[in-house]
Amino acid sequence: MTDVGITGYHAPKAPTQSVTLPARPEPLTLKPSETAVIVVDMQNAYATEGGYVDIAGFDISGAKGTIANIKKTLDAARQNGVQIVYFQNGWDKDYVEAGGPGSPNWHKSNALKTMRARPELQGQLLSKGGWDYAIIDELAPQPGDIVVPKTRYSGFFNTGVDSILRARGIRNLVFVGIATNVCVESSLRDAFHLEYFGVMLEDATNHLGPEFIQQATIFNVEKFFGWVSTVNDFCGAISQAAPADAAGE
Ligand SMILES: NC(=O)N/C=C\C(=O)O
Repeated sequence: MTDVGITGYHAPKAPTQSVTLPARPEPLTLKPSETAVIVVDMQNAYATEGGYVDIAGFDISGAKGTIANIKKTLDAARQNGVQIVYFQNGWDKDYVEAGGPGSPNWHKSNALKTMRARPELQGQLLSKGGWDYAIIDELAPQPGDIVVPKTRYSGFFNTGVDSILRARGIRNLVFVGIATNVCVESSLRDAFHLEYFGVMLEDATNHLGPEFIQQATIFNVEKFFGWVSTVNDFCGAISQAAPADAAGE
C-alpha cells in the first residue's frame, strides 16, 4: 500500500460555483471544489542540476521557468482552496519496487540504466529518503496538500490516488510538472480512462527530449485526452468564483 501524507490541516473551502477556464480545444466549465492540481514529480531528480535527468544527459534548462510557473499556479490554487496533490517518483533504497530484469522498467528506466553504467551512483538516484528523490525546496508541500508516492510513470498505477480523489468528489485534474512527455502524459492518459477531465498547463510543464516532443504531447492532450491551458488563464479562472466561506457554505 502506498504511503500518502495527509496532514490534519483544514484548508480554506474551494468555491462550489462553476468557473470557465479558457482552454483548447474549447473552454472548460469546472467547479474549483471538484478540481485538483496534480504536481508531477517536481523532485531534484527532474528539476535540479546534479539530479538524475541532468546526470543522465537530458537538457533541464527549461526547468527554472517551469518551477516559477508552478509556484504561481500553486499560490493561486491554495488561495482559492483548490486541492493540491503531489506525485513523487521513486523506489525503496534496495530498488525492489523498481523491478528486476523481468520488468520492462528495469530495461527502460534511464535512472536504473545510468546507475548500472556508473556503479558509483548506485543507491543515489530516485531512492526514497535521498536528495534526488526529495521534492524541490521551492515547491515544498504545504499543510493540506496530499503527497502520493509512485513507482512507475503514471501516478494512477498501483497507487491510492483514484480513491483519494473520488472520496473528495474531484472530477477535474490540472496537471503541471516534469516531464510533459513521460509522467505528465502517462498520468493524464490514465486519468482520462478513469473518467477525469484532465487539463495540462502547457507553460507549467517541461519535456525530456527535443522541443518537438513538448508539442507532440500538447497535440495529443488537445486532440485526444483532455484540454490545454496556461498558468495565467488558470489563475484568472479560479479567482472568478466567490469563496465558499464568503458564500456561507
Ligand atoms: N517524471 C518523469 O516524467 N519521469 C521521466 C523519466 C523517468 O523517470 O525515468
